[in-house]
Amino acid sequence: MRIYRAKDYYDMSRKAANIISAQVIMKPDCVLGLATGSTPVGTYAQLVEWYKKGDLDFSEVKTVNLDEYKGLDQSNDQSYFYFMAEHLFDKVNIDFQNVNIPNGMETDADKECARYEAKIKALGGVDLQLLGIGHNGHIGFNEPNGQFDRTTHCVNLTQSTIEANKRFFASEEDVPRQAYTMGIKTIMQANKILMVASGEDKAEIVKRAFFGPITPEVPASVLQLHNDVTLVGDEAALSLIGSCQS
Ligand SMILES: O=P(O)(O)OC[C@H]1O[C@](O)(CO)[C@@H](O)[C@@H]1O
Repeated sequence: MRIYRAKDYYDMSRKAANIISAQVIMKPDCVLGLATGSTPVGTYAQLVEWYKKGDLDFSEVKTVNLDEYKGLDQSNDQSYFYFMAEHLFDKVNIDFQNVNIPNGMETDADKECARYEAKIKALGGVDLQLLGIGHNGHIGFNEPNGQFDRTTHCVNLTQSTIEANKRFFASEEDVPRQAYTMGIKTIMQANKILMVASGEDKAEIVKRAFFGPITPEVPASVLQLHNDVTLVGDEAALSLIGSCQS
């Protein structure tokens, strides 16, 4: 595992964007696994900036997102499709045919999860998977005490995730209760993993995830078993971790 200590959120975003850029430059038709949440927003902004300068080309890049709320359609401004369009897809030359996000409007969960998993396989798997981390250690929507061997599936969101995400909705009642998410097994099959973490409120969970026991209680702790993980965190998020590479 590599840990890159960034000075602040901006520096974290630039370092993470550099790693993604390197992937796109080395393999222009790579499969990028993308994440939502507030943490990667700066990373996407940096990628957009470099694209606008002519330094990056997304025309052949394929993307697969980690998750999507069940019940929200793409035009809903809280859907993860909408988020990705707003922060990245609408601002770069990506071909929307190459964009993959679980279909939140598919009511048949088994069908949608099988379709999504088959799509990832058909693309040849994920070259680089970007991840954020929830306060309870979730990655994607893989909440604590789930199984490490799950592929894409439908989850009931925990109260803590509903709480954390209600800031984006008019009221807590509006937060969807279910989501489709890549499973831990799907995530672990990515060739490379890049996690971004920012803020003091993530320090404890980052320490537990990367230096605590590997346990379903902290889903992100499974990443200790992956052979190519890079954690890019700002000073605050890494404040409980001692000596780190930079
Ligand atoms: O980056 P944030 O906003 O702290 O979110 C952390 C995690 O929580 C989620 O937003 C889901 O609740 C994930 O998508 C994300 O990885």
